[in-house]
Amino acid sequence: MKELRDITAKHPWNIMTTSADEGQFLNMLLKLINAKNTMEIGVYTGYSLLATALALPEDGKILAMDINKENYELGLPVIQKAGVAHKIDFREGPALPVLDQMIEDGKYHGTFDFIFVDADKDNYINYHKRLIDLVKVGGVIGYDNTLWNGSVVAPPDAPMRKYVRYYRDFVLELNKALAADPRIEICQLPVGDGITLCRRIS
Ligand SMILES: C[S@@+](CC[C@H](N)C(=O)[O-])C[C@H]1O[C@@H](n2cnc3c(N)ncnc32)[C@H](O)[C@@H]1O
Repeated sequence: MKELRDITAKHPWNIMTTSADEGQFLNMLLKLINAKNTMEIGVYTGYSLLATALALPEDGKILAMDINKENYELGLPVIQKAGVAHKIDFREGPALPVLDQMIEDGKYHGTFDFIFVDADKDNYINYHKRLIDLVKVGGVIGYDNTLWNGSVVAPPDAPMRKYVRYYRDFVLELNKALAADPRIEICQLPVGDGITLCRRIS
């Protein structure tokens, strides 16, 4: 995992990557819940993907989606060297149409043990509407960046970078929707930029 971090650190968009403590956290969580069938939305160079792949059993699976394959290919040699590439089914393109297809298909309902969402924050609500059908009862969805640089607790007129301000309302909307959703129980952790774990209960 350190080798992939070092490669990512040199990439011009390196602030997008999941933090090292989040990687360790994901790896531990997946082992604790005995996850086997998983999904990741938002791969970038594959740091959280590697953390996940290392935690799964030999026949474990990750459906991994990202609109950019080049960044995934930057980290892929490290994933191959770790001997876990066979667990990954990478799909290039926007995730929503893939999710819609899976829901229409019917056979994927309630099949995922764990789903990690770390992509376009303005679509998290749209992901949740679909993922709640795809995760199994007792399974977990993890939404990354739910503290959004701490902006979710800052007063609206506090100084913020433009992109932080832009996505802040979407993250606030998501946090409210998750807290009010009776189909899940949630736990928001101050790991990295905040992860909200949602365990499907019905
Ligand atoms: C924060 S980065 C992911 C970081 C990654 N989880 C890691 O551990 O390094 C967000 C990623 O989401 C991808 N993304 C943005 N919009 C997307 C979409 N509609 N569908 C799938 N991936 C998307 C971006 O290309 C980017 O690689």
